[in-house]
Amino acid sequence: MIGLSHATVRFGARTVVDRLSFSVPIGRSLAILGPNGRGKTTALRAMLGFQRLHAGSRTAPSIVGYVPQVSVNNQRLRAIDIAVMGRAAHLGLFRQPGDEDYAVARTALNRTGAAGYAEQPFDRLSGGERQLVLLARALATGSEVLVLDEPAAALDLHNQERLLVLLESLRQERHKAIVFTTHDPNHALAAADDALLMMPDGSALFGPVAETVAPAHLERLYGVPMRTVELSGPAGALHRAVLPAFAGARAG
Ligand SMILES: Nc1ncnc2c1ncn2[C@@H]1O[C@H](COP(=O)(O)OP(=O)(O)OP(=O)(O)O)[C@@H](O)[C@H]1O
Repeated sequence: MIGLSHATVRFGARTVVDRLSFSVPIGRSLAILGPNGRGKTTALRAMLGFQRLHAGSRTAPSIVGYVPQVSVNNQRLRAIDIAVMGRAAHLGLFRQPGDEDYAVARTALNRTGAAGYAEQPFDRLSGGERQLVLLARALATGSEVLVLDEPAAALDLHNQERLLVLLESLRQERHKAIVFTTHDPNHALAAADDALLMMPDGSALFGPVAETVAPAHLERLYGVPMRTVELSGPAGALHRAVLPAFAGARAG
Protein backbone atom coordinates (compact mmCIF):
# COMPACT_ATOMS: atom_id res chain seq x y z
CA MET A 1 0.00 0.00 0.00
CA ILE A 2 1.13 3.53 -0.74
CA GLY A 3 -0.54 6.87 -0.12
CA LEU A 4 -0.91 10.12 1.74
CA SER A 5 -3.13 11.05 4.65
CA HIS A 6 -4.13 14.71 5.16
CA ALA A 7 -0.77 15.66 3.65
CA THR A 8 0.23 19.31 3.31
CA VAL A 9 3.31 20.62 1.46
CA ARG A 10 4.19 24.31 1.35
CA PHE A 11 6.86 26.17 -0.60
CA GLY A 12 7.23 29.50 1.21
CA ALA A 13 3.78 31.01 1.53
CA ARG A 14 2.35 28.79 -1.18
CA THR A 15 0.48 25.60 -0.27
CA VAL A 16 0.99 23.19 -3.17
CA VAL A 17 -0.52 20.09 -1.55
CA ASP A 18 -3.36 20.81 0.83
CA ARG A 19 -4.56 18.09 3.22
CA LEU A 20 -4.42 15.50 0.44
CA SER A 21 -5.53 11.96 1.18
CA PHE A 22 -5.54 8.89 -1.05
CA SER A 23 -4.32 5.34 -0.82
CA VAL A 24 -3.47 2.67 -3.35
CA PRO A 25 -3.55 -0.92 -2.06
CA ILE A 26 -1.62 -3.77 -3.71
CA GLY A 27 -3.61 -4.81 -6.77
CA ARG A 28 -4.89 -1.36 -7.72
CA SER A 29 -3.69 1.37 -10.08
CA LEU A 30 -4.11 5.10 -9.61
CA ALA A 31 -3.71 7.83 -12.25
CA ILE A 32 -3.03 11.37 -11.00
CA LEU A 33 -4.16 14.21 -13.26
CA GLY A 34 -3.92 17.96 -12.88
CA PRO A 35 -2.81 21.13 -14.62
CA ASN A 36 0.88 22.07 -14.97
CA GLY A 37 2.41 23.19 -11.69
CA ARG A 38 -0.54 21.93 -9.63
CA GLY A 39 1.61 19.64 -7.44
CA LYS A 40 1.48 16.15 -8.93
CA THR A 41 5.25 15.55 -8.79
CA THR A 42 5.35 17.14 -5.34
CA ALA A 43 2.63 14.75 -4.16
CA LEU A 44 4.59 11.75 -5.51
CA ARG A 45 7.81 12.95 -3.89
CA ALA A 46 6.00 13.54 -0.60
CA MET A 47 4.56 10.04 -0.77
CA LEU A 48 8.08 8.60 -1.31
CA GLY A 49 9.60 10.64 1.52
CA PHE A 50 11.71 12.90 -0.77
CA GLN A 51 9.64 15.96 0.10
CA ARG A 52 9.02 17.10 3.67
CA LEU A 53 5.40 17.16 4.81
CA HIS A 54 4.26 20.18 6.81
CA ALA A 55 1.33 18.18 8.09
CA GLY A 56 -0.18 14.74 7.64
CA SER A 57 1.55 11.44 6.96
CA ARG A 58 2.62 9.07 4.24
CA THR A 59 2.61 5.32 3.73
CA ALA A 60 5.13 3.56 1.49
CA PRO A 61 7.17 0.35 1.56
CA SER A 62 10.95 0.60 1.91
CA ILE A 63 11.57 -0.41 -1.72
CA VAL A 64 9.58 1.34 -4.45
CA GLY A 65 10.10 1.15 -8.22
CA TYR A 66 10.21 4.87 -9.04
CA VAL A 67 10.55 6.54 -12.43
CA PRO A 68 11.15 10.27 -11.95
CA GLN A 69 10.09 12.81 -14.56
CA VAL A 70 13.57 14.14 -15.21
CA SER A 71 16.71 12.15 -14.93
CA VAL A 72 20.18 13.32 -15.79
CA ASN A 73 23.02 10.89 -16.08
CA ASN A 74 26.54 11.98 -16.88
CA GLN A 75 28.24 8.67 -16.47
CA ARG A 76 28.91 6.46 -19.49
CA LEU A 77 26.76 3.60 -18.28
CA ARG A 78 24.98 1.22 -20.63
CA ALA A 79 21.19 0.87 -20.52
CA ILE A 80 21.59 -2.59 -18.94
CA ASP A 81 23.75 -1.08 -16.17
CA ILE A 82 20.99 1.43 -15.43
CA ALA A 83 18.33 -1.30 -15.41
CA VAL A 84 20.39 -3.52 -13.08
CA MET A 85 20.56 -0.64 -10.57
CA GLY A 86 16.98 -1.64 -9.75
CA ARG A 87 18.55 -4.65 -8.02
CA ALA A 88 20.65 -2.48 -5.68
CA ALA A 89 18.33 -2.79 -2.72
CA HIS A 90 18.67 -6.58 -2.88
CA LEU A 91 22.47 -6.48 -2.81
CA GLY A 92 24.70 -6.04 0.22
CA LEU A 93 26.67 -2.82 0.59
CA PHE A 94 29.76 -4.04 -1.33
CA ARG A 95 28.22 -6.79 -3.48
CA GLN A 96 28.24 -6.38 -7.25
CA PRO A 97 25.20 -7.47 -9.26
CA GLY A 98 25.53 -11.08 -10.43
CA ASP A 99 24.24 -13.09 -13.40
CA GLU A 100 20.85 -13.46 -11.78
CA ASP A 101 20.51 -9.68 -11.30
CA TYR A 102 21.46 -9.10 -14.96
CA ALA A 103 18.91 -11.72 -16.01
CA VAL A 104 16.19 -9.89 -14.05
CA ALA A 105 17.25 -6.58 -15.62
CA ARG A 106 17.22 -8.07 -19.16
CA THR A 107 13.75 -9.52 -18.60
CA ALA A 108 12.58 -6.07 -17.46
CA LEU A 109 14.17 -4.39 -20.53
CA ASN A 110 12.35 -6.95 -22.69
CA ARG A 111 9.08 -6.19 -21.01
CA THR A 112 9.35 -2.45 -21.61
CA GLY A 113 10.60 -2.87 -25.18
CA ALA A 114 14.09 -1.50 -24.46
CA ALA A 115 16.08 -4.74 -24.94
CA GLY A 116 17.28 -3.63 -28.39
CA TYR A 117 19.55 -0.95 -26.93
CA ALA A 118 20.60 -2.71 -23.70
CA GLU A 119 24.29 -2.37 -24.57
CA GLN A 120 24.16 1.27 -25.69
CA PRO A 121 25.30 4.16 -23.49
CA PHE A 122 22.30 5.45 -21.55
CA ASP A 123 23.23 9.11 -22.03
CA ARG A 124 23.21 8.68 -25.81
CA LEU A 125 19.63 7.36 -25.89
CA SER A 126 16.65 9.52 -26.82
CA GLY A 127 14.32 10.82 -24.09
CA GLY A 128 11.71 8.14 -24.88
CA GLU A 129 14.29 5.34 -24.95
CA ARG A 130 15.63 6.47 -21.57
CA GLN A 131 12.09 6.49 -20.22
CA LEU A 132 11.66 2.82 -21.17
CA VAL A 133 15.02 1.91 -19.58
CA LEU A 134 14.06 3.69 -16.34
CA LEU A 135 10.74 1.86 -16.37
CA ALA A 136 12.70 -1.39 -16.69
CA ARG A 137 14.87 -0.34 -13.73
CA ALA A 138 11.68 0.21 -11.70
CA LEU A 139 10.36 -3.25 -12.68
CA ALA A 140 13.74 -4.83 -11.88
CA THR A 141 13.37 -3.75 -8.24
CA GLY A 142 10.68 -6.41 -7.93
CA SER A 143 8.87 -3.99 -5.62
CA GLU A 144 5.15 -4.42 -5.17
CA VAL A 145 4.81 -0.64 -5.60
CA LEU A 146 5.52 1.29 -8.82
CA VAL A 147 5.46 5.10 -8.91
CA LEU A 148 5.78 6.62 -12.37
CA ASP A 149 5.96 10.35 -12.98
CA GLU A 150 4.56 11.07 -16.46
CA PRO A 151 5.84 7.78 -17.89
CA ALA A 152 4.32 8.53 -21.31
CA ALA A 153 5.61 12.09 -21.63
CA ALA A 154 8.49 11.42 -24.03
CA LEU A 155 6.99 8.44 -25.83
CA ASP A 156 5.79 8.25 -29.44
CA LEU A 157 2.35 6.75 -30.09
CA HIS A 158 3.72 3.23 -30.60
CA ASN A 159 5.59 3.33 -27.31
CA GLN A 160 2.63 4.96 -25.54
CA GLU A 161 0.56 1.95 -26.57
CA ARG A 162 3.32 -0.40 -25.43
CA LEU A 163 3.46 1.40 -22.06
CA LEU A 164 -0.32 1.29 -21.64
CA VAL A 165 -0.45 -2.42 -22.52
CA LEU A 166 2.31 -3.03 -19.95
CA LEU A 167 0.56 -0.96 -17.25
CA GLU A 168 -2.75 -2.65 -18.02
CA SER A 169 -1.21 -6.13 -17.84
CA LEU A 170 0.43 -5.25 -14.50
CA ARG A 171 -2.94 -3.92 -13.30
CA GLN A 172 -4.71 -7.11 -14.30
CA GLU A 173 -2.10 -9.30 -12.60
CA ARG A 174 -3.10 -7.46 -9.37
CA HIS A 175 0.31 -8.02 -7.74
CA LYS A 176 1.35 -4.38 -7.50
CA ALA A 177 0.14 -0.99 -6.37
CA ILE A 178 0.75 1.40 -9.27
CA VAL A 179 0.64 5.20 -9.21
CA PHE A 180 1.29 7.24 -12.35
CA THR A 181 0.80 10.84 -13.35
CA THR A 182 -0.43 11.76 -16.81
CA HIS A 183 -1.74 14.68 -18.85
CA ASP A 184 -3.87 12.34 -20.98
CA PRO A 185 -7.18 11.32 -19.36
CA ASN A 186 -7.38 8.42 -21.83
CA HIS A 187 -4.27 6.91 -20.26
CA ALA A 188 -6.17 6.85 -16.97
CA LEU A 189 -9.11 5.15 -18.71
CA ALA A 190 -6.74 2.64 -20.35
CA ALA A 191 -4.68 1.57 -17.37
CA ALA A 192 -6.03 2.75 -13.99
CA ASP A 193 -8.73 1.67 -11.56
CA ASP A 194 -8.93 5.03 -9.82
CA ALA A 195 -8.04 8.62 -10.62
CA LEU A 196 -7.03 11.54 -8.44
CA LEU A 197 -7.94 14.86 -10.04
CA MET A 198 -5.92 17.69 -8.48
CA MET A 199 -8.23 20.61 -9.21
CA PRO A 200 -6.93 24.14 -9.91
CA ASP A 201 -8.76 25.52 -6.85
CA GLY A 202 -6.65 23.35 -4.52
CA SER A 203 -9.29 20.68 -3.95
CA ALA A 204 -8.96 17.07 -5.14
CA LEU A 205 -11.37 14.46 -6.43
CA PHE A 206 -10.56 10.78 -5.92
CA GLY A 207 -12.54 7.79 -7.16
CA PRO A 208 -13.01 5.09 -9.81
CA VAL A 209 -12.04 6.26 -13.34
CA ALA A 210 -15.55 5.59 -14.64
CA GLU A 211 -16.84 8.33 -12.32
CA THR A 212 -13.92 10.77 -12.15
CA VAL A 213 -12.53 10.75 -15.71
CA ALA A 214 -15.71 12.28 -17.11
CA PRO A 215 -16.21 15.48 -19.15
CA ALA A 216 -17.76 17.57 -16.35
CA HIS A 217 -14.89 16.92 -13.92
CA LEU A 218 -12.21 17.27 -16.62
CA GLU A 219 -13.68 20.62 -17.71
CA ARG A 220 -13.24 21.80 -14.12
CA LEU A 221 -9.72 20.34 -14.07
CA TYR A 222 -8.41 21.91 -17.29
CA GLY A 223 -10.89 24.71 -18.06
CA VAL A 224 -11.41 23.22 -21.53
CA PRO A 225 -14.69 21.85 -22.94
CA MET A 226 -14.50 18.04 -23.10
CA ARG A 227 -16.51 15.41 -24.94
CA THR A 228 -16.92 11.65 -24.58
CA VAL A 229 -16.53 9.64 -27.77
CA GLU A 230 -16.78 5.94 -28.48
CA LEU A 231 -13.97 4.35 -30.49
CA SER A 232 -13.47 0.79 -31.61
CA GLY A 233 -10.24 -0.55 -30.12
CA PRO A 234 -7.67 -2.83 -31.81
CA ALA A 235 -9.82 -5.91 -31.08
CA GLY A 236 -12.96 -4.22 -32.40
CA ALA A 237 -14.67 -3.68 -29.04
CA LEU A 238 -15.99 -0.19 -28.30
CA HIS A 239 -14.01 1.94 -25.84
CA ARG A 240 -14.91 5.22 -24.19
CA ALA A 241 -12.47 8.06 -24.78
CA VAL A 242 -12.52 11.69 -23.69
CA LEU A 243 -11.26 14.45 -25.93
CA PRO A 244 -11.02 18.23 -25.68
CA ALA A 245 -13.67 19.82 -27.89
CA PHE A 246 -10.88 21.53 -29.86
CA ALA A 247 -9.50 18.16 -31.06
CA GLY A 248 -9.62 18.00 -34.84
CA ALA A 249 -11.43 21.37 -35.04
CA ARG A 250 -9.58 22.56 -38.14
CA ALA A 251 -9.69 19.22 -39.88
CA GLY A 252 -13.49 19.18 -39.35
N1 LIG B 1 11.62 22.64 -4.27
C1 LIG B 1 10.73 23.57 -4.62
N2 LIG B 1 10.81 24.83 -4.17
C2 LIG B 1 9.92 25.77 -4.51
N3 LIG B 1 8.87 25.54 -5.33
C3 LIG B 1 8.74 24.29 -5.82
C4 LIG B 1 9.66 23.24 -5.51
N4 LIG B 1 9.27 22.11 -6.13
C5 LIG B 1 8.15 22.45 -6.82
N5 LIG B 1 7.83 23.75 -6.63
C6 LIG B 1 6.67 24.43 -7.18
O1 LIG B 1 5.50 23.72 -6.81
C7 LIG B 1 4.56 23.73 -7.87
C8 LIG B 1 4.14 22.32 -8.18
O2 LIG B 1 5.20 21.68 -8.85
P1 LIG B 1 5.06 20.18 -9.37
O3 LIG B 1 6.32 19.84 -10.09
O4 LIG B 1 4.66 19.32 -8.23
O5 LIG B 1 3.83 20.31 -10.38
P2 LIG B 1 3.23 19.26 -11.39
O6 LIG B 1 1.75 19.21 -11.16
O7 LIG B 1 3.96 17.98 -11.33
O8 LIG B 1 3.50 20.02 -12.78
P3 LIG B 1 3.72 19.51 -14.30
O9 LIG B 1 2.43 18.97 -14.79
O10 LIG B 1 4.07 20.79 -15.01
O11 LIG B 1 4.85 18.52 -14.30
C9 LIG B 1 5.22 24.46 -9.03
O12 LIG B 1 4.74 25.79 -9.08
C10 LIG B 1 6.69 24.42 -8.71
O13 LIG B 1 7.37 25.54 -9.20
